[in-house]
Amino acid sequence: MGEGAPPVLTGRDIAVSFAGKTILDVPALAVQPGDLVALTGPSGSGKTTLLHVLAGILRPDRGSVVWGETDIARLRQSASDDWRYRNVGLVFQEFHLIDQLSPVHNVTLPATFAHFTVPPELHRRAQGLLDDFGVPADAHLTRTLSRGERQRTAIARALLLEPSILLADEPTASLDEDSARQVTDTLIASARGQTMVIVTHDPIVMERCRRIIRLEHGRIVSDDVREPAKPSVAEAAP
Ligand SMILES: Nc1ncnc2c1ncn2[C@@H]1O[C@H](COP(=O)(O)OP(=O)(O)OP(=O)(O)O)[C@@H](O)[C@H]1O
Repeated sequence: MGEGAPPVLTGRDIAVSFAGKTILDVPALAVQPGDLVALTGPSGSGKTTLLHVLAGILRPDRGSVVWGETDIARLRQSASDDWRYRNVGLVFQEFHLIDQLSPVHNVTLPATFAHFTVPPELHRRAQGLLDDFGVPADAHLTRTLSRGERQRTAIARALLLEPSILLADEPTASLDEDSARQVTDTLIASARGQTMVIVTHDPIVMERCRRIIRLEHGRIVSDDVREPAKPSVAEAAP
C-alpha cells in the first residue's frame, strides 16, 4: 500500500438526499493507493449509496469525489461511463449477469465494449479467473449456476481488465463460510496494487481488510486501521 503517498481518492462534503431526506453526509474521505477498505454498517446506513457515488454511478447532490486528478462528481454521464470503464471493476449486489450467456461469456463482456471480438488472451484470462474462483467456465448457461457461483462469476468479471480500483457490494453474501474464505483470499491475491473498497457485513472479509469504515445513518461513525489477517489458504495468482 502507498503509505505516505498522496491519497488516490479524496472525497469532500459528499451529500446525497432522496425525497428531501439526507441519506449520505460524508464531510471528508481519503483512501491511500492500494488500500483494502471495508465499508460496513447496519442495513440502510448508506453503504451501497456511497459505493455508487465512489463508482460515479450516482452523482452526489453536493461535494467532490476525486480519484487521482479526476473529480468524477463533475463529469458528464458519457465521461463518467468512460472513466469507470477504464478504471473500475464493479461487483454489484445483484450481480448484473446475463442468464442466457455462459459464465465465460459473462466474464468477457467488459472486453466487448472495446474490442469487436474478444482477444484470445482475455478469453484465456476469463477462463483462468473462473477456474480460480471455482466456477465451471463453459459447462452451463449462467442461469443454471447456483447463487454462490453467480456471485463468483460477477467477481471474476470485475477483475477481467485488471482495474486499478475494485468496488464490490457484499461479494461474499451468497457464500458459505469456506467459500467466502476462499473467494476473499483469491480476490485479495488477485489485487496487484489495486485499491479496493468492499461493502460487507462478513467478518471473514473484514479481517482481511486494513481499514474498516463504519457508516450509520449516512455518516461515518468510525474509521479504524489495523494489521489485516493473513490468508487462510495458499494464495492463488489468477
Ligand atoms: N433511489 C432511492 N430512492 C429513495 N431512497 C433510496 C434510494 N436508494 C437508497 N435509498 C434509501 O437510502 C438509504 C440507504 O440505502 P443503501 O442501499 O445505501 O443502504 P445500505 O447500507 O447499503 O443497506 P443494505 O445493507 O440493506 O444493502 C435507505 O434508507 C434506502 O431506502
